[in-house]
Amino acid sequence: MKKILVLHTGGTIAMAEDSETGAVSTKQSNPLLDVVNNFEQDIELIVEDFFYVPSPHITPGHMLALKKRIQEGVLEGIDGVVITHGTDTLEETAYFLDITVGHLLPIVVTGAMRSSNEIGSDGLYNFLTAIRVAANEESVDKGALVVMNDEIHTARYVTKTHTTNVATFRTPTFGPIGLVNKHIVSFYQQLITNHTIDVTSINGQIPIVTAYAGMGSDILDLLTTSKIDGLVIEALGAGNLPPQTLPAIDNLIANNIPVVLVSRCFNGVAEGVYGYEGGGAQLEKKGVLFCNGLNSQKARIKLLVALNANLSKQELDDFMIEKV
Ligand SMILES: NC(=O)C[C@H](N)C(=O)O
Repeated sequence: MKKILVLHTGGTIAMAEDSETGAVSTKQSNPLLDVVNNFEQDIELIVEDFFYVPSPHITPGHMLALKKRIQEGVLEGIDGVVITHGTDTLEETAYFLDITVGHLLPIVVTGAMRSSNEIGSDGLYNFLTAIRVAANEESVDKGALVVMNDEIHTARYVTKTHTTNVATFRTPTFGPIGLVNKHIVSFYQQLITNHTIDVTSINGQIPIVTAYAGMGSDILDLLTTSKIDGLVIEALGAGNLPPQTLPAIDNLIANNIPVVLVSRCFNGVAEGVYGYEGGGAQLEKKGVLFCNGLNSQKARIKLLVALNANLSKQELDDFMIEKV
């Protein structure tokens, strides 16, 4: 009998809509807790109401606490983990767990787009399918997974793409890694294993800036003078920046502040293609780190982990640019 640790953290999946005002918020207690007792499969559930917060309130500190609980769970002999979470920052928590403990056992993160008492609420169904995936033999060694709306996505590449639609979680460029069917869980893609790095702290100021036509160095200068530990830039196209930003980029790198670059495009990966001023090839030569295939919010989590792992400069650079 598989033993699955369920950690509820809050989010719409654990919220209810007020019949008078229509506002969706947390209730006195998590509605998912009642459900668990009626779940009659061959799976033992250990259920904990770990946090009870909407996901815009989630911080890297919450993620670190989840990671520690999972590591304790491994020592207690659990076979898998299901985390219920608000969808707004779900991908960040899932990715943090992926790069810190994703190799230990199946970790499945799920949520809902409709609250527990709305018609067509997707929470209970997503929760039950997440449990099935976490208990499935084939889910081992896939890193952290996100299960929503009958699809299985890798934490590494999944992203929230729609404000309200239940099919909001998508994996641009690569597609889902598997599907949950009526009776079987099937994986259709192989995941290249990535490095995991464990951390005991998760501190640091790493803003994300999106590049735009006509961008100057003013905004980047402001960031340099305020104390930041790293910067993630969502660059243009394949990984290019307006030339006026270059003095600020040089300044950041000269001050040993890692500058990580991803693309603001929804599909594809950023790479050093163009040799013109501000082009990716030039940025790469300057030491800008091209974070292959991740979106900006996950590149930020990755850099945060790297900075808290006391890596050498070379190790940090290699970790950030690894081709996965
Ligand atoms: N669907 C949701 O869960 C969204 C909610 N605002 C949250 O992230 O907590």
